[in-house]
Amino acid sequence: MPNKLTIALLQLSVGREVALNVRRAADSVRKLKVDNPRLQLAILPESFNAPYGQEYFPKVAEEVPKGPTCQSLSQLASELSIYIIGGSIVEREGDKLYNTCTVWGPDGALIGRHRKIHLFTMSIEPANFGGVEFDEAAFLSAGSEPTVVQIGQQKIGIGICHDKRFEELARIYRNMGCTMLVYPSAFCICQGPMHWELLQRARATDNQLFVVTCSPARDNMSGYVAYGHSMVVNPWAQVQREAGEGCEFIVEEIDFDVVDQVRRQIPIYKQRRTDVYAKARFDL
Ligand SMILES: O=C(O)CCC(=O)C(=O)O
Repeated sequence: MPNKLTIALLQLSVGREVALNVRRAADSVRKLKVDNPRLQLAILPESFNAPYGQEYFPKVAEEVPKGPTCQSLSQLASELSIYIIGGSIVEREGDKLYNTCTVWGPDGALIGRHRKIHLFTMSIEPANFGGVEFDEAAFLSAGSEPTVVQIGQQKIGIGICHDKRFEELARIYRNMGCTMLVYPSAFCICQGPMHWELLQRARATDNQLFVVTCSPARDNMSGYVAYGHSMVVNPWAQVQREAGEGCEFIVEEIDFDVVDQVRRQIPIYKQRRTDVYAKARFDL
């Protein structure tokens, strides 16, 4: 049985109108499916339905799965009979807000909901690479569950943006049997050039799996300028595909046999000395 999955990354431009952003995303996925009938999984960026910024969070928040963005994604997945990793939206539950990725099956059912576990709170001074100041934790609550979805024969681990900096989460996903990690993300132009590719290749090297990120397109006029460069990194830790900065779509066939090849030829997972690590309790 072929061990492959055809995926699309949609590096979308995001404007201020939620309904328009969602409609554009849906129309783009439809067109990609017509042009690529083998498409099985569409992946959207972090904050794909509204600009990323604290001033937007309470205004655009919606319930999962009842809200309008969720309903459109569910309908789209069943119409095209594909899986959708729905980037992220701001989820409202009671008086709490979360940065949440919803995952939809080909029958339109919600098969996963990942609430960003590691909130993006950072203050880089302007003298360093232009600087960035953000405090997601002041506005959003953090999730506390890893999220694994079954897509075809594969187990896929979900993270959102800043989650990608944390090797511990990626290792949990490897331990749970994942062969691919997907991080809808929106690094900005300060840390993007420094760490975007580096982190993605690091997670792929350590855990010997595919690592996929999907960013919004860069918009130099917006308050938070996303880096772009949506990317597929393979288990050899090579960049297999990379978008530029603007609105751009990538369709790529993922061959999961490569996961087994790398794990067989570089058997680090078997060589781990968990006895030594347990004694040192290194991760506490
Ligand atoms: O970790 C970073 O440098 C950026 C994180 C980020 O932009 C986010 O989590 O939205």
